[in-house]
Parts: sequence; structure tokens; C-alpha cells
Amino acid sequence: MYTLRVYSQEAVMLELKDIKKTYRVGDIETKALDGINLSFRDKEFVAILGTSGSGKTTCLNMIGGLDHYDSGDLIIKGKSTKAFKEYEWDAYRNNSVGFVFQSYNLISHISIVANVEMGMTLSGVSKQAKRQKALDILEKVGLKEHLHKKPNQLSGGQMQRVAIARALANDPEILLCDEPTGALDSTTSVQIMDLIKGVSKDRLVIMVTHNPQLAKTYADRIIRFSDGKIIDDTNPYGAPPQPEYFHLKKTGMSFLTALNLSFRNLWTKKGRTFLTALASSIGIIGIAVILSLSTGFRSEIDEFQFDAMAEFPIIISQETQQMNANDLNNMTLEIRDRIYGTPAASTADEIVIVDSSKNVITHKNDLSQEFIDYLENVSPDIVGSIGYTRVVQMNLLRKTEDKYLPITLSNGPPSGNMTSSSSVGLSSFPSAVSGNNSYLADNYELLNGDYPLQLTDVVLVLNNQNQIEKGTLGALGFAVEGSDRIAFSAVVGTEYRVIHNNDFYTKTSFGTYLPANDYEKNYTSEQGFTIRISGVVRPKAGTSMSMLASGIAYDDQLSQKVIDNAMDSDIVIAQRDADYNVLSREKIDANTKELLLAYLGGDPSPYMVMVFPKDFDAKDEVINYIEQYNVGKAEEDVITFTDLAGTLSSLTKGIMDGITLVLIAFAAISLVVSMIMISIITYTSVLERTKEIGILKALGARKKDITRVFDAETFILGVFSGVLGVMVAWSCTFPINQAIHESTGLTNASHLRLDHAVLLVILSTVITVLGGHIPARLASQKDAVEALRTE
Ligand SMILES: Nc1ncnc2c1ncn2[C@@H]1O[C@H](COP(=O)(O)OP(=O)(O)OP(=O)(O)O)[C@@H](O)[C@H]1O
Repeated sequence: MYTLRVYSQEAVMLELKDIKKTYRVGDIETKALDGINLSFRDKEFVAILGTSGSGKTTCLNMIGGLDHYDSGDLIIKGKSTKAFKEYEWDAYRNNSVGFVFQSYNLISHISIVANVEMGMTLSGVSKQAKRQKALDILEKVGLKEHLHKKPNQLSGGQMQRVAIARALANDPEILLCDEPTGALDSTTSVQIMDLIKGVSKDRLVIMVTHNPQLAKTYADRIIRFSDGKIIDDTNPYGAPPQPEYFHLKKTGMSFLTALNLSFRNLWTKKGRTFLTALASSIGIIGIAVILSLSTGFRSEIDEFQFDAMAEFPIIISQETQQMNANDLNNMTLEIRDRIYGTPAASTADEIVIVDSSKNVITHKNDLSQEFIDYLENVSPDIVGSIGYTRVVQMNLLRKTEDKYLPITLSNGPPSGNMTSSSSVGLSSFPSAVSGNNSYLADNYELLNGDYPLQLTDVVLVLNNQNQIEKGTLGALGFAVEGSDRIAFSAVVGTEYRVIHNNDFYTKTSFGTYLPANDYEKNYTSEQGFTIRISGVVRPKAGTSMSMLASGIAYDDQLSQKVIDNAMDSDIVIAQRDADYNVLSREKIDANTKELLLAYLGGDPSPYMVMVFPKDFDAKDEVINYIEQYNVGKAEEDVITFTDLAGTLSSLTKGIMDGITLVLIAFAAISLVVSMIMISIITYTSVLERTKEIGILKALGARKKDITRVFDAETFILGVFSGVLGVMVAWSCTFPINQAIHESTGLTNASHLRLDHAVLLVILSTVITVLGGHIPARLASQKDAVEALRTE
């Protein structure tokens, strides 16, 4: 099925019905159009003549949809425009009307081809099609030779040809020309008029002119205006009523087009754009520098922790002090008092007794064999070695040429009056979970002799200057008086006899025990055994973990052997049963008794355990492993531990976070300042580009499109200033690193992370677009006619 449409030879294109338009400026009213009734054929060349101010331009703008009438009706192809929406006017201007102005009104910062393409761009014609169309039409208007030029490189006549090409590019049915030859010489005017005349063959051309001669020569119909009224029409058209045949294609500019337009505009003022971007990037530079410093410092700290704290042990001690909630509360109050001043003095007239020990719960870890076995079962992948500290005392005798020397080695807490013998540095080295004594070989270099080959081999530990305390060496029975050096050979090979408790202590008639002084008998007693200094060691260069105190270091199994021997000794049995110190008969409490028993070798459990994680990352797994042991245990049976490295790192992290936050807050202020600046700059740009706004509107751009053009401009500025800021901040990291390196020795204290850089560019873009959006909205509200009038 098909419909046959019958057109009369002349169809009516436009009808103006009693159009009125009044301008009000203050109290003065100007009737620009005072009841205009006109009909236009779809193909004719109409010239409008009239004195200045008679309303010609107003009428043309009304017909073109640039300005709107107060009353009456404009009927386009049979459709009333009374209820036209804004988008309909936009579409009408874009697809149905072409404008040619006296002052050409080309957009100066884009090429003439792009000027011609603009209307098609707004109506969404494909890139290739619109380029072809623009080239064809420019060739038709005689500008083939000038395609590569910018508008301001053309003569007036050539510019008007571009304007005509632009007006015709979208194949409008109506061409509106407002004094198109007003600025041209007579020869050029004739060429332009010939061009327009040619165009009028297949469309309606309405031309406002002051030149009656031109009108007479070229126009098919001349309408005269005076004081907003028609006083003459040479070829009026009384059109019969017509069915509506109006249809529109919506217009719209893509963001990409807006970007392109704005980019070219910014490109024409590169210097200013650069300065603007630089100024608005200051906030970004600030934040980026702060972020890179905080990142750099943090990674330096992490690296330090990795190096230095990787081997920091997790310490599990028999006694751990813990603060309870009450104590924490008191601490908070105390800090508050420090800040806000001490509270008012008490009014009590008595002494107030406080017991701060009530605020501390002392948790006792039961380092039972069960726990030790659990611990030793840990995967060697996460734990390197485990070290034990035991309170047990070793009763030693050394035989020199002429006498026997009693030596008491202890690594327990200060022993007070438990014994009168001098005690020296003594520690057992951690044993590797995997079995061999790698701790000693890994962390200590051998100066002389051998690393321990058997259980009874011990080593003498010096510091890295080969020094050892005179007292320590003296206590080990070496001749230290009168000399400040001693040969390795004088030490290596030295033997000591470990004396059994039963030989070492004799029971007095009071029921107490005293160290025996029959050294020779003790030295040769079968119950003892011999230990030997097999070598001299000192910490290796570069190891941060030289845990051993200067003095004698030995395998933990040696102390276990001593404990095994002492377990059933008389003094231990006696001490176990007594509620007093069997050495001094002093009354003691339960805790001291336990300590004393351990000291005498009556307690198989260690005083303290140190677990050395394999590396920094494994530490959390180790903690997890220990906590796994606690699952399901009653509160008093759980094992608590101290993670010094963890406490330290969370402390430094907290401080760094705090400092970074404060600094970023400051930098954010400069971001706000740059946002305000961008608003002002965009507003200036809006003022500068007012004419362009008018042109775009005449070509059918929607308000949205205008906003888009300016949003695009601030978008480009935002991205540019963000990238610029990030680049400047990145370049700053080098001198900053140099300076920090010189003063602190840190090598990479400032480091800008890629994800931070990207985030900052996004932040800069968002803030800039936000800052420019209000001026952009203002631009879109501009009145098209007024915008076109601005110079
Ligand atoms: N935006 C405006 N605000 C106030 N008055 C206006 C405005 N636009 C036009 N007018 C007035 O309306 C009347 C008609 O103006 P218009 O520009 O249509 O005349 P014209 O016939 O085109 O004159 P010319 O030939 O000098 O261009 C004039 O008196 C003018 O001052």
C-alpha cells in the first residue's frame, strides 16, 4: 500500500500570523514587530527592505527560531510553533534553517572546513559524510583553493562564502540572510548575490537588505517594513490551508566533538592555558609530594622493619604484664588531664590510699612441656629457630695450675642474696627448628677454634670489636689483671667441670644448704661432667640479631642436662618441701620459691621462649600458630606473647598516617583555591566565547551542547593540570630524595606511586570540571541573539 501525496505547484513553507514582539528596556517599550502577517512559498527569493530599526532583523530572527514572538503564531509547514519545546526550536534551527550574517560569524579557532561541518556535527552526520559534504559545498562556493585556511586568513567575500557554505551544509529548506553583502564591496557583493540567487532555486531565501537596487535585481518578491509593520509586498502569497508536513531530526553534540572544539580553542591560547593549568595544579603538586613522601618513608620503614625486625623474636615469657580496660581508662584520663590541665585539688582532709597494682593483671603463662612440644612442631617454613632462657644456675669449677676456681654462671633474673659467687653473661643460643645449629653459624663468625661440635662444647662470645668485659673474663677464671689483651689460644680449649648439686651444696646442722668448699673432691666427683670452650665467636657484620650477651653461649640441651641432673638433688627436694629459702632460711612467698627452685634446677620449664620467624611476612603466621594453641583454653591457661616488632610497626604506621592526613588536609585547601580559580577562568572564557555560543545556537546547538563545550574545556584543563601536577611532583622526588639522602642516609624517601598519580589526575579533573560547571551552565543560558550581537 502506498500513499500518493499531491503538492500544489507552490507549497507554503512559512506563515506568520499576527506576530507581535515588544522589547522593554527599563520603562521604554519598543514595538519591534507589530502584527506581522506573511506567507512564504517553499521556493522564492524574498528581500526585506526598510528603514533602520523597522524590525527587519527581529522578524528574520523570529523566522529562524533564534528569537521568540510575544503573540501570534509562526506556522512551519503547517505546524503551529505555539507549543514548541526548546529542543524542537533547536532541531528546527539545525535542520531547516541556514543563517548568513553581515559579519560572517565564523568560529575563528577552527578551520573553515570544521566551520562548515559544525551544523552537520550537531545533527550527528558521520565523520566521512560530513567531510565530503563540506568539501563539495566549499568547492561549489568557490573556495577550493582555500580549504586549509583559518577564517581570519580569508577576505571578507571569502568569509561570507564560508558562511553561506555553512548555512547550506545541512540542506536547509530556508536560508535567512541578514545583510549578507553589507560589509562587502560592490563587485564581491554581486558575486555573493549570484551565489544566493542560485541557491534560491530550490529553497526559500529571505534576505534583509538596505540596498533596494540589489533587492530589485535579485529578489522575486520585495517586502517593505516600517515601524514593525509591513507597508508593501510585491508578490504576496495567499496560501490555502495546508495539511501539516513538518518533521524534525533531533540534534546533539557528542562529548568528543565538544572536546575537539574546546581543545582547538585552548590550543589557540597555549600560553594562557599552560599558566592556568600550572596554577591550578599547585594543589595536586602539594598532595602528590606529600603522598610520595609518606609512601617513600613508609616503604623505607617497612624495609627497615623487614631487615631489622624480621628477626625480632616473638617473646613468650612466664610472666606477662597486661593492662586491663580500667587501666586504659585511667591512662586516657591522665592524658586528658595533661592536655586540659590537672583536675581541681582534692578537698579531702585525709590521706587517700590507691593500689595501682590492682589495675594490672599479671598473667602467668604455663610454659608446659605440652606447649613446648606444640611450639617445636611448627613448620620450619615459618620459624627459623626457637631460643629458650632458663633460670638454672650452673655450678662450675675450673682447675688452674695451682688452684680450683668456683664459677657460677647464671642468665636468670638478678639473684640477690641467693649466692655470693659472681655470675657472668650466660646464654643459650636458639636452636634451629630444622635441626642443625644454624643460628650460631648464620649470625656469628668464628674467630678461633670450632663451632660447638657436641652438647658440652660452648663458645665465648665477643662484640664486633673483639671486646669483652674484664669482670666476665675474670669470672671465667682468666688472668685479667695487668694486661688488656689475651690470646684466643689462652681461651679455646679451656675446660670447666659442671658440679652436681649434691656435691656443690652441703647440708648444715640448721637444715640449710651452703656451697661446699672442698673443690678438689668436687672437681673429680663422678657425678659431674666437663664442658669445653670450643671456639671464640663475634657477631657477623650486617646481622641485626646478635641476641647473645657477651660471655659463654651454649646449646639449650646443655641446660636441660643440668636440670635433669639437678631435678632429684637433695637441695631441690628440700626446697620443694620448704616454705623458706633453704640457702638462707629466709621466709619466701610462692613466686620467689618457684624462681628459687628454677634457679637450683628444679623446674624443667623455661623462663622465657623466643620464637624467631623465618621472615617478616611469616610473623603473622607464627602468631596465628600460637593463637591456634589457645583455642578452647580457659582464660588462665592461654599463652600470651609480646610481639615487639608488631607493636613498633603499628606505632610508626599510626604516626605516619596521622602526619600524612594533616598534611593532605593542608594541601586540600590549595585544591579548593584552584577550584575557585578554575571557575573564574571558565567564566572569563564564557565571556570571551559569547559570540561562539551565539553561533552554535544559530546552528541548532542545545543548551546541553553549550554546557558540554565548556565542560569539555574544563575537562581538558583538569586532566592537563593533573598530569602537569603529577609530573612536577614526580620530578620533585629526585631533588627531595637527594636532600633526604644527604641528611639522613635514606635512599628512596620520596616515591610517587602510579595508582596515586592516576587518582590525583582523576581528582584534579573532577574538581576542575565541578569548578567550571556553573559558569558552563551560565553560558548555556545566554540569549542567542544577544550573544551574536556581542563583539
Ligand atoms: N534586544 C533588544 N532589546 C531592546 N530593543 C531591541 C532589541 N533588539 C531590537 N530592539 C529594537 O527593536 C527595533 C527593531 O530592531 P531591528 O534590529 O529588528 O531593526 P532593523 O530593521 O533590523 O534595523 P537595522 O536595519 O538597523 O538593522 C529597534 O528599535 C531596536 O532598537
